[in-house]
Amino acid sequence: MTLSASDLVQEARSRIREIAPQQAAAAEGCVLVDVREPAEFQTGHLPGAINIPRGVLEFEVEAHPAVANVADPALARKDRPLLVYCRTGGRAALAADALQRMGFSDVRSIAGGIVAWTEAGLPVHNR
Ligand SMILES: O=S(=O)([O-])[S-]
Repeated sequence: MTLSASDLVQEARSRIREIAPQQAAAAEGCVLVDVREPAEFQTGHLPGAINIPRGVLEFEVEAHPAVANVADPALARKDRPLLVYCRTGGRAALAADALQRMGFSDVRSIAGGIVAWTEAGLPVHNR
Protein backbone atom coordinates (compact mmCIF):
# COMPACT_ATOMS: atom_id res chain seq x y z
CA MET A 1 0.00 0.00 0.00
CA THR A 2 1.33 3.37 -0.93
CA LEU A 3 0.48 6.56 0.90
CA SER A 4 -0.06 10.07 -0.40
CA ALA A 5 1.38 13.16 1.23
CA SER A 6 -2.07 13.85 2.60
CA ASP A 7 -2.22 10.33 4.10
CA LEU A 8 1.16 10.87 5.76
CA VAL A 9 0.00 14.16 7.24
CA GLN A 10 -3.23 12.56 8.50
CA GLU A 11 -1.25 9.76 10.15
CA ALA A 12 1.10 12.27 11.77
CA ARG A 13 -1.87 14.31 13.00
CA SER A 14 -3.22 11.26 14.81
CA ARG A 15 0.00 11.10 16.85
CA ILE A 16 0.68 14.77 17.61
CA ARG A 17 -0.94 17.62 19.49
CA GLU A 18 -2.26 20.54 17.46
CA ILE A 19 -3.33 23.77 19.10
CA ALA A 20 -5.29 26.71 17.73
CA PRO A 21 -3.43 29.91 16.85
CA GLN A 22 -4.98 31.73 19.80
CA GLN A 23 -3.72 29.04 22.19
CA ALA A 24 -0.31 29.21 20.56
CA ALA A 25 -0.22 32.98 21.01
CA ALA A 26 -0.84 32.50 24.72
CA ALA A 27 1.75 29.72 25.15
CA GLU A 28 4.76 30.74 27.21
CA GLY A 29 8.28 29.38 27.38
CA CYS A 30 8.19 27.52 24.07
CA VAL A 31 10.78 27.49 21.34
CA LEU A 32 8.77 28.58 18.33
CA VAL A 33 10.07 26.73 15.27
CA ASP A 34 9.11 27.75 11.74
CA VAL A 35 9.80 24.70 9.55
CA ARG A 36 9.19 26.47 6.23
CA GLU A 37 11.94 27.27 3.77
CA PRO A 38 14.14 30.32 4.49
CA ALA A 39 12.61 32.29 1.61
CA GLU A 40 9.14 31.74 3.10
CA PHE A 41 10.39 32.70 6.56
CA GLN A 42 11.76 35.95 5.19
CA THR A 43 8.39 36.99 3.78
CA GLY A 44 7.05 37.12 7.34
CA HIS A 45 7.05 34.89 10.42
CA LEU A 46 5.66 34.67 13.91
CA PRO A 47 7.38 37.01 16.37
CA GLY A 48 10.26 35.24 18.09
CA ALA A 49 10.32 32.26 15.73
CA ILE A 50 13.50 30.51 14.71
CA ASN A 51 13.74 28.94 11.26
CA ILE A 52 14.78 25.31 10.92
CA PRO A 53 13.44 24.08 7.58
CA ARG A 54 11.60 20.75 7.52
CA GLY A 55 14.26 19.24 5.27
CA VAL A 56 17.07 19.67 7.81
CA LEU A 57 15.07 19.68 11.04
CA GLU A 58 16.11 16.26 12.35
CA PHE A 59 19.76 17.04 11.60
CA GLU A 60 19.89 20.53 13.10
CA VAL A 61 17.36 20.81 15.91
CA GLU A 62 19.43 19.23 18.67
CA ALA A 63 22.39 21.55 18.10
CA HIS A 64 20.35 24.73 17.72
CA PRO A 65 21.26 27.15 20.55
CA ALA A 66 17.59 27.42 21.52
CA VAL A 67 17.43 23.67 22.13
CA ALA A 68 20.98 22.53 22.85
CA ASN A 69 22.15 21.68 26.32
CA VAL A 70 24.87 24.26 26.88
CA ALA A 71 26.52 22.30 29.69
CA ASP A 72 26.75 19.17 27.57
CA PRO A 73 26.28 19.81 23.84
CA ALA A 74 26.00 16.06 23.25
CA LEU A 75 22.65 16.17 25.04
CA ALA A 76 19.82 18.23 23.59
CA ARG A 77 17.18 19.46 26.00
CA LYS A 78 14.52 16.98 24.95
CA ASP A 79 12.06 18.35 27.51
CA ARG A 80 12.22 21.86 25.98
CA PRO A 81 8.67 22.78 24.88
CA LEU A 82 8.61 23.11 21.10
CA LEU A 83 5.87 24.79 19.11
CA VAL A 84 6.17 24.18 15.38
CA TYR A 85 4.36 25.70 12.45
CA CYS A 86 4.50 25.96 8.66
CA ARG A 87 2.23 27.52 6.05
CA THR A 88 -0.97 25.54 6.64
CA GLY A 89 0.02 22.77 9.03
CA GLY A 90 1.14 19.85 6.84
CA ARG A 91 4.88 20.11 7.17
CA ALA A 92 4.55 21.04 10.84
CA ALA A 93 2.52 17.88 11.53
CA LEU A 94 5.25 15.76 9.94
CA ALA A 95 7.89 17.76 11.80
CA ALA A 96 6.13 17.37 15.16
CA ASP A 97 5.78 13.63 14.61
CA ALA A 98 9.49 13.32 13.82
CA LEU A 99 10.48 15.41 16.85
CA GLN A 100 8.39 13.21 19.11
CA ARG A 101 9.99 10.12 17.64
CA MET A 102 13.37 11.69 18.40
CA GLY A 103 12.38 11.91 22.05
CA PHE A 104 11.19 15.48 22.38
CA SER A 105 8.50 15.21 25.02
CA ASP A 106 6.60 18.48 24.70
CA VAL A 107 5.86 19.19 21.03
CA ARG A 108 2.85 20.98 19.65
CA SER A 109 1.91 22.16 16.17
CA ILE A 110 -0.10 25.24 15.30
CA ALA A 111 -3.25 24.08 13.49
CA GLY A 112 -3.54 25.79 10.12
CA GLY A 113 -0.05 27.28 10.33
CA ILE A 114 0.79 30.89 9.67
CA VAL A 115 -2.21 31.20 7.35
CA ALA A 116 -4.62 30.48 10.23
CA TRP A 117 -2.51 32.63 12.55
CA THR A 118 -2.81 35.58 10.17
CA GLU A 119 -6.52 35.00 9.60
CA ALA A 120 -6.98 35.11 13.39
CA GLY A 121 -5.55 38.64 13.31
CA LEU A 122 -2.40 37.69 15.23
CA PRO A 123 0.82 39.61 14.57
CA VAL A 124 3.43 38.64 11.99
CA HIS A 125 6.97 39.91 12.03
CA ASN A 126 8.05 41.16 8.61
CA ARG A 127 11.61 42.02 7.80
O1 LIG B 1 3.12 22.06 4.38
S1 LIG B 1 2.23 23.23 4.39
O2 LIG B 1 1.03 22.96 5.15
O3 LIG B 1 2.95 24.42 4.85
S2 LIG B 1 1.69 23.61 2.57
